[in-house]
Formats: sequence, C-alpha cells, structure tokens
Amino acid sequence: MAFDKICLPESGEKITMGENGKLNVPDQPIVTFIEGDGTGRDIWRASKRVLDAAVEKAYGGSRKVAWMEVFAGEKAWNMYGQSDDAWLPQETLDAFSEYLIGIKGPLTTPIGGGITSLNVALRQKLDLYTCLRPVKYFDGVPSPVKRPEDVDMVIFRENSEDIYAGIEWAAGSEEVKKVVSFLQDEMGVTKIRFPDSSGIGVKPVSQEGTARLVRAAIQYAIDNNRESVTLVHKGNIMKFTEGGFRNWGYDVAKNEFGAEEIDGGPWCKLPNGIVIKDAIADIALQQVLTRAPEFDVIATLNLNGDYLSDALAAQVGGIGIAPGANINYNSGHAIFEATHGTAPKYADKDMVNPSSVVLSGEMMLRYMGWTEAADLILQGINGSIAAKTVTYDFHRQMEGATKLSTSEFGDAVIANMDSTGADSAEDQYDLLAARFKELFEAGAEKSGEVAQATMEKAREQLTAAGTFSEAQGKNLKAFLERDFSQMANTMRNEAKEKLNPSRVSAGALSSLSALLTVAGSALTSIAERTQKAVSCRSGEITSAGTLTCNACDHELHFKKTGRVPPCPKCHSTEFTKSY
Ligand SMILES: NC(=O)C1=CN([C@@H]2O[C@H](COP(=O)(O)OP(=O)(O)OC[C@H]3O[C@@H](n4cnc5c(N)ncnc54)[C@H](OP(=O)(O)O)[C@@H]3O)[C@@H](O)[C@H]2O)C=CC1
Ligand SMILES: O=C(O)CCC(=O)C(=O)O
Ligand SMILES: [Mg+2]
Repeated sequence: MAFDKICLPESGEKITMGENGKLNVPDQPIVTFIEGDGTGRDIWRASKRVLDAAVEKAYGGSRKVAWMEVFAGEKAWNMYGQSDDAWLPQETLDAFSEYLIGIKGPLTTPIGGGITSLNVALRQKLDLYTCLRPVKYFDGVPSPVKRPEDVDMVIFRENSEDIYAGIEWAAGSEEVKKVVSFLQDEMGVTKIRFPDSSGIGVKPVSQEGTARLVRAAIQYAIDNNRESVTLVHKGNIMKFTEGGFRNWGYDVAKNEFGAEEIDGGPWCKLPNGIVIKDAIADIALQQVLTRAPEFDVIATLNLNGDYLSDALAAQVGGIGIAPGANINYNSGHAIFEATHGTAPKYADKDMVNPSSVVLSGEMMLRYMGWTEAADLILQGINGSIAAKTVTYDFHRQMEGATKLSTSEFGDAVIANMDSTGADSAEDQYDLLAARFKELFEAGAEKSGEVAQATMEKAREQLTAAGTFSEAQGKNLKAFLERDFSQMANTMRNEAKEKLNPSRVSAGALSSLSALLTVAGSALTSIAERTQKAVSCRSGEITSAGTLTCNACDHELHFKKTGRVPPCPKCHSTEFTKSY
C-alpha cells in the first residue's frame, strides 16, 4: 500500500496472522508507532532506545525491529492540513490495519468539547476489543499500601462498547431533544429528572462483545496458570448492561470451558480448578485494596476497567509504571500503550517515568514471541529500581534514591539489562552514540557546531546518569568524534546508500549513519575540519566497519562496536577505517 506522509522503512517485512491463529513474525518486522502528544515525545524517545537495545542484546543483530512512524494527535493535525480529519488520518488506520502490530504514546482528549478520544477511536476502528492491563509490583517501588506485593492482577477491560463508546448528545441540542422525546413519548420513560437541560449518553453492552472479552480472559487464565477470573460489574443497578455482562460471562465459562457451578452458583469452577466469580464494582474497588490476594484475572466493562486500572496502578507505584495493550485476538491486531495520559504539565521536560511505555513494549515483544528481549527489559527495569536510580515520581517517595530524567532512566534500564551490559566500554560507546543521535534529532538546528555541542551534552548526561566515569566519558567521546568525522568524510566520498541505517547493524554505526543520512550535507563542515586521515589505534573503541592496517594492509572486519586489537598479522597498532 502506498502512503502519503508515512515512510516505509528501507527494509523489513510485514507481521502476518497465520491460518492457525498464530502470528508470523519475521526477523525484521515492520512495527508501527505513534510518538504521542505531551510527555509522549520524551517517553517515546527513551522507550524506543530501550526496546532496540533489548532486541540487539538478546539476538545480536539477527533480529531487529523496522520502525515505521504513523501519525495521530497534534503532530498529525499539523502535518495533514489542520482539518477535523487530520487528528487521526485514514492512512494511520490503514497502516495499523496492514502491519498488525504497533505501539503508541498517549494522545490528548479535550474535556467537555472538541475532538472525541483518538485513543478510543483507534480501539474501535481496529476493533481491538480487549484492553489488557497487567498490574504487578516491582520490588523496591514506593507504594501507598502495606503489602503492594500482594497485587498481581491482570485486567481484561472490554474496549469497544459501554458508555465509553461515545454515543452521546449535548444538552440543548436538536439531537438530544429528539432522543428525549423518543424516550418519553415512545418508550414511556419518566425518569429523566431535568429533560430540558440533560445531555444524554447511551450504554450499549452486547452478548457477543461480552463473550469475546470474557473468553479471552478465561483463555489467558488457563494459559498462564492463574487461579481465578472475577467478573466486575454494577449489575445490581444497570441490570441489562452490566448485569448482562455478568450473566453472559458465566455462560461463556460454562458453555465454552466446561465450568461447573460451586454450591449452586453463581460462582463456578473450570475442570482445571480455575474459579470464575463476580463482584459488584463498588465493593470490588475496595476489596482490591483490602483483599488483594483474592483477585487475579479481572474481566470488566469499559468504564469500570478504566477506573480500576488507574486505581490499581496507584497500589504498585503509580501510573508511571502501568503498561497496557489493545488487542483483537482473532485478527492479531494489537496496539500497545501506557495506561496514563499525556501529563501536559511535564511535556518536553525530559522528566516523567517512561516505564509504562517501556513495559508496554515489553508486552509487545512477548506478544511477538521475542521473549528473550522482553525478559531483558524486565531485568533492566528491576535493576534500575533496585539501584534506586529512578525518575521524579519514585524519587519523591524513596529514601536515598538518585533522580534521573526520562532519557537517563532509559540509559539506566539499558545498562541494567545484563551484568556485562553497559559495564563494557563497547556498550557505553553505543549508548553515547544513541544519546547523541537522540538529542541531535530532537534539536531544530543541524550544523556541525551544534553536532559537536550535542555530543558534549550527551557525554555530560550519561556521566551524570552514572553510565561511565568522567574520564571514561571523555575517552569515549573522543572516539565518537573520530568515528563521526570519519563517517562524515566517507559520506561525501562514497555512495550514500552504503551507510544507509537500514543496511547497518545496530549500535553506534547505526546511530551515526542515521544522523548522517538525515543531515549529511549540513555536517560536511565537520569533515572539512578533519581532512587528515583519521586513524584508529589498538586499544581504542570504534563502531562497526573495516579497519585496514596502515603497515601491512591486512583488513579487520568489525560487525559491531569493538575494541581495536593489534594487527594479527604484523602487530602494528594503526588502522584506517572504511565501511
Ligand atoms: N491512552 C491515552 O492516550 C490516554 C490519554 N489520556 C489523555 O491525557 C490527557 C491528560 O490526562 P490526565 O487526566 O492529566 O492524566 P495523565 O495520566 O496524563 O496525568 C495525570 C498524572 O499522572 C502522573 N503521571 C502521568 N504520566 C506519568 C508518567 N509517565 N510518569 C510519572 N507520572 C505520571 C502525573 O502525576 P503527578 O503530577 O502527581 O506527578 C500526572 O500529573 C487528557 O487529555 C486525557 O484525555 C488519558 C489517559 C489515557
Ligand atoms: O482517550 C483518552 O483520552 C482517555 C482514555 C483513558 O483514560 C484510558 O483508556 O485509560
Ligand atoms: Mg484511563
């Protein structure tokens, strides 16, 4: 499919749904992303680096996500002509539809007027009927409750129906007058207390919609050895919508999973012992606090699920660490996103916790079957929290913690992914290159001078985050300057496509070549200043490429960032780099 403003990655293949209901995930899958409004920009930059690093560390270059940016929210509005349709362009929906899996930052929804929720629209238009929000405690996270470790719940929130579907009419409008007169005159409704000044909303809840959600929740409980599924509803008051949800939910358990009633019902038990029960929403909101161990998988309606997921997130440290996914288990379509919103007061301050999106990415990798990379992300987050290197939200409640920015926290997660992680100079070098790229891309001006100042800023930030010492950072920056200048030269002299980011492996080479591809001509001033041949010496770190021994012409091929050895043939220590 040809797009207007969406650029396909240079390489990568589609993820598809197999006939057997299992996803086919190639080694370079095209994955769509929306960076999001407000804090989404900072969060996405850090999260993408974490996800790429996890994949690189887990698979050493044999697997790599081919990211494809698609647009919604403010960015789309500005790009697609500032019309009503520009908030969520059709081609964004087409891209999600065609490429199956995506991840998004939060999008703003105005209160009481303006556009309806783009987040809800995406879920509805792609029929992502399950909103899956796991709520789990990470050791060491500050929490307002005594036993946060008791919270290990997985919310299955119905995502396409309910009062949340957005069927409503404003008070005083011609439409609401019609609805009110239909209700009063044709349906005999007498309970609208102030008919002339009421806005009216409609709450559709269907048997099919309930069944597919509860089916997914029970299947999840079976696949993941969980103990119970609780149907949370307000069926005592809203009998035919929320009460219907409860009854249809029990029907699925009995008719499709062979559940038998316990002591005359309504609770029942699956043949493997999983208990299916229900709880009325108000008391459920109390009991998830007071009797957390009694809740496991929760299946609930759209609005209850919205409230419950923010409330439960508070018990395990807050909305900064609350991931989620919107999934259609039949088609395979899935968009992963945090539970929180755009937190506008923190936008572009590089301040908020990126964990919710990082952990949404962890869920995405697991959904794709890339469990090794997903595990590394958990390891990285656990390690960062254990080291008390955290963002402001945790820092304000933790004694003796170090406060990190959004991007520094991303670095800390990467550094904690494995024990050798950023302890090795090679990884530290890759981190420095990635941070340099991130900062440079985020800035408006693309000159050689700005590149040099940005590299220094990247070094300072990573030194502050404890990724390396002052002295190590200065050394690594000198190596990076050398590689960058040398590549800027190569860029002028050799075919550009040779350095195309899609053709080079991850790590520093990938970061640098991405920068040079975007801003190549603007950066030639760097190359001009370093016309002299740039040598690599034994003991130094350098990005991937070919090193030719200056003494004997022997070639060393580096597939990823590495430390330069002495020439294996003549033991000389000076090399010239090419790609
Ligand atoms: N799926 C989506 O895209 C969603 C979008 N939204 C939209 O987002 C906008 C703002 O909504 P709002 O109600 O303010 O809720 P938000 O979730 O955006 O923010 C509320 C508060 O939660 C805390 N918080 C949020 N994100 C983080 C984070 N990453 N790290 C640490 N703390 C965080 C902050 O608390 P504190 O100040 O105490 O530190 C913040 O002030 C609205 O337009 C809303 O419609 C809302 C929810 C979901
Ligand atoms: O779409 C929105 O703006 C809010 C959605 C929301 O709060 C949620 O899905 O949790
Ligand atoms: Mg919400």
